[in-house]
Amino acid sequence: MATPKIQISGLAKTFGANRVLDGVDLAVEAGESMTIIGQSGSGKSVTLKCILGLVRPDAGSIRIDGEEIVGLGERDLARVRAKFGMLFQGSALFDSLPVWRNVTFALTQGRARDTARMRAIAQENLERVGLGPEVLNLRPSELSGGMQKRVALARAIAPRPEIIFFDEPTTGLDPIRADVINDLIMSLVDDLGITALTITHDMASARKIAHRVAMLYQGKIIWHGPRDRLYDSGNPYVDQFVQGNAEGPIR
Ligand SMILES: Nc1ncnc2c1ncn2[C@@H]1O[C@H](COP(=O)(O)OP(=O)(O)OP(=O)(O)O)[C@@H](O)[C@H]1O
Repeated sequence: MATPKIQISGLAKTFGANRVLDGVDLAVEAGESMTIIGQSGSGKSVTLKCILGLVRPDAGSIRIDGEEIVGLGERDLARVRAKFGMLFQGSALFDSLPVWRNVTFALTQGRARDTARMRAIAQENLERVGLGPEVLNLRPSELSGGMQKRVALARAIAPRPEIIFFDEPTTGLDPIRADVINDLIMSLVDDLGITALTITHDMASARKIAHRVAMLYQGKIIWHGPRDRLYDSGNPYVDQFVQGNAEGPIR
């Protein structure tokens, strides 16, 4: 079998007395879109931060293309991170920069250079997310929340990452705009062959963008399966979560 793009084994992290991750095991195959669901505070963001190298796990292994990244030095980590793209919650665009410079930020490291080429790259990536050249010179604050999300998506894909991480990609959008973003995420994964790992508690989004879904509960992945099984998992914890029931094994 092919080496998974991301392989997490036995990942553990405790903050004080709070054991947030207690042996997370998860594999994401190349070209796959995986979504991690779970309650607020279940450790979705901590898992993501461990992969990005922003939080150091207490134990466990994270392999990217088979390469162990836990314990890597800064230089090697930077080399692995060059494979990553990230769409942050709230878009995190730079308001002082026009849209085209936001989109090409990772390519220029914020420095002004090769303006004509960078504008062309920005335009091409904006087109992929359904935005025209009229937004190139606008500031992010002049755009609606949904358009900002698209610009952030264009920025995330501009360096053609191998793996893209989505942190609550539909938060703050109305259901229609959220669905537009879900469609875009799917088309980017399909067209560009990018591996995607998303954390969300938006079930509509999980159902749409995930090939497979994994549920994090009490520090472990308690269930994973194809999205078609999400509402038919046979797991009482997953059932309660996806149906949003107050009654059930999750308290
Ligand atoms: N740097 C930190 N120091 C101490 N505790 C932390 C730190 N980061 C996260 N935690 C704790 O870890 C737990 C899991 O947090 P995390 O942000 O991963 O949850 P989440 O599943 O992403 O939740 P949400 O869906 O609300 O974003 C929480 O109890 C949080 O308080």
